[in-house]
Amino acid sequence: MRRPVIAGNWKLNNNIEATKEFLLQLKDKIKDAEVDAVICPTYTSLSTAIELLKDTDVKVGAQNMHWTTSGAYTGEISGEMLKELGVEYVIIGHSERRQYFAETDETVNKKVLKALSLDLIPIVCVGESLEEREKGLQEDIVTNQVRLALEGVTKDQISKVIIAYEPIWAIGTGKTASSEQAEEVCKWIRETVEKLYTSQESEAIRIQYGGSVNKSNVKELMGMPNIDGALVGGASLKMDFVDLIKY
Ligand SMILES: O=C(CO)COP(=O)(O)O
Repeated sequence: MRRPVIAGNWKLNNNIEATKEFLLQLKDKIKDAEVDAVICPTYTSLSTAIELLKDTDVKVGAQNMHWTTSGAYTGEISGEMLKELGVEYVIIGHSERRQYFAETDETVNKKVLKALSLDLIPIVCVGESLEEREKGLQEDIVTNQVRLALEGVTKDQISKVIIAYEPIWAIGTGKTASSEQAEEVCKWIRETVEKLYTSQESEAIRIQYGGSVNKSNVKELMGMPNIDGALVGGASLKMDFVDLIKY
C-alpha cells in the first residue's frame, strides 16, 4: 500500500511572520494524519517552519535547489544548505520554474540526482500545457519529461522519488483536471516507471496530482487507483489544508 503524500507549495507567499501565524494554527489541527504531509514555504521561512513543526508529523520541503554544492551561481541555494536546515523534501521542475526561470529537462535531471544523493526526497513536477493537450500530445510530453527526469536514477533510489502530475492549464485556474483525466496520465507515468525499472518499482512509486486541488475535489482525486497524493498551491495557504490532509 502506498502512503499518500499531500504537499502544500506556498510559492512566493507568506513571509516569516505569516508562516508563524499559519503553522501555529495548523499544528494543533493535524494530529494523527494518515498521510505524509509536507509544507514547502519560501527559503526565508524554512527555518521557522522546521522549528515550529519539529514535534509534529508534518515535514518541510523547499521549492527548488541548485545541483552543485557551491560556486559562482549568484542567487542559488544548494541541496547541502537545505539539508543543513533540516529540510526533507524538495520540489523540482515545477512548471512555473520551467516557464519563468528556464528550467529544462536536463537541469531537472541534475537536480533530481543531486537531491537523491543527499537523501532529500524530490517531488518532480511534470505536465503538459493547454496547447499541448489540445493537440493530444499529453502522453508524449509527460512520459518524455518523466524519462528525462529519471535518467541515471538507480533501482534503489527510485522508490524515494515522488512524481507530481500538474497539467499547466489546471494550475491556479480553478480548472481541475477531471479525476479520470488525472488518473489517465498518472497511469501512463506509472507505466513509464515500469518500463524503465520493473513492476516492483512502479508499484512502489508515489504519484501526486496537482492543479486546483481543493477540499471539494480531493477525495475523488485520491480515490483514483494511480493517484497517491496531491501537490496543492492556493488551498495550502488556507486552513482548508487541514481538510486536504484529512480528506
Ligand atoms: O502549482 C500547483 C502546486 O505546485 C498547483 O497550484 P493550485 O493548487 O493553486 O492550482
